Amino acid sequence: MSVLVQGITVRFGKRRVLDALSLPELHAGEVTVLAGPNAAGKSTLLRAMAQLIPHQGTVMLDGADLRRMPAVDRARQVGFMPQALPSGSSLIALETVIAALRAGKTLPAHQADAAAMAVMDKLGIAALALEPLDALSGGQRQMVSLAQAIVRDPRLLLLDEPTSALDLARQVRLLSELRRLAAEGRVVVAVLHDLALAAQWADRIVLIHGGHVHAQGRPDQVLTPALLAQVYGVQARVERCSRGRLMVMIDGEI
Ligand SMILES: Nc1ncnc2c1ncn2[C@@H]1O[C@H](COP(=O)(O)OP(=O)(O)OP(=O)(O)O)[C@@H](O)[C@H]1O
Repeated sequence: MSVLVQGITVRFGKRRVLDALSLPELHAGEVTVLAGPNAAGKSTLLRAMAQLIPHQGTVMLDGADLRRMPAVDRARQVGFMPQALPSGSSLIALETVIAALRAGKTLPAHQADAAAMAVMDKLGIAALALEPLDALSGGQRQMVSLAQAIVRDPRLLLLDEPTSALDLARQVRLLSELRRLAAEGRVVVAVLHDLALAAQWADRIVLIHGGHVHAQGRPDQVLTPALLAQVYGVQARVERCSRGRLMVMIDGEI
């Protein structure tokens, strides 16, 4: 399985937010992190890849153009986890996961219930199933949002800052789950601001800056003081700890 993202241009009004942006070919088994400063265009890229906003350019999944795919097929193939779930829902958490499942599959009610419950259980949030979505904490909502994104068993998983509201243990749980989903043959792309997490969990980091790919490669190729200075305007030190892991320390702004 491979995903090819080529020439993505997005305009909001007269403003061009992404300018013919292409990614290296993404392969099953890989976790790719999109990083870069605020307003660089990371969420816009994910939303264009998920075909949620008008754009130019193509996203090909094993040679099939996502734009031309019937919506129900696309819903089966692509899982999208937004930065935040909209509030004002009157549904309980389980119902929102069932609704996400049903967007891609017609299933008898008892099977849909069981499948949604199984995903919530796997993510350690079975106890939240009957809680109103609006009554959950930010981190709990984020885990329910992950359940919604993966319940259809998509081949391409797109996640927008999936760990931003999670405590340390749940960050690890979510990122291990992403690694496992990738290892089972999926392509995983996540926006992360936390470069320590990106260094530890990503196979590849794509640094987006001003609507372009500024640099991309393995974490040790991308997380360099020079590139971090160019993209974020910070003085950074990058060192390896005794266990060989990359550590990024920010000493200040330039
Ligand atoms: N619906 C919209 N209408 C107009 N402008 C938009 C819209 N969505 C995004 N933008 C603009 O596009 C630019 C890129 O936004 P985007 O959300 O993709 O950035 P980002 O890299 O994800 O930022 P952050 O790290 O802050 O989440 C920003 O300048 C933003 O104001």
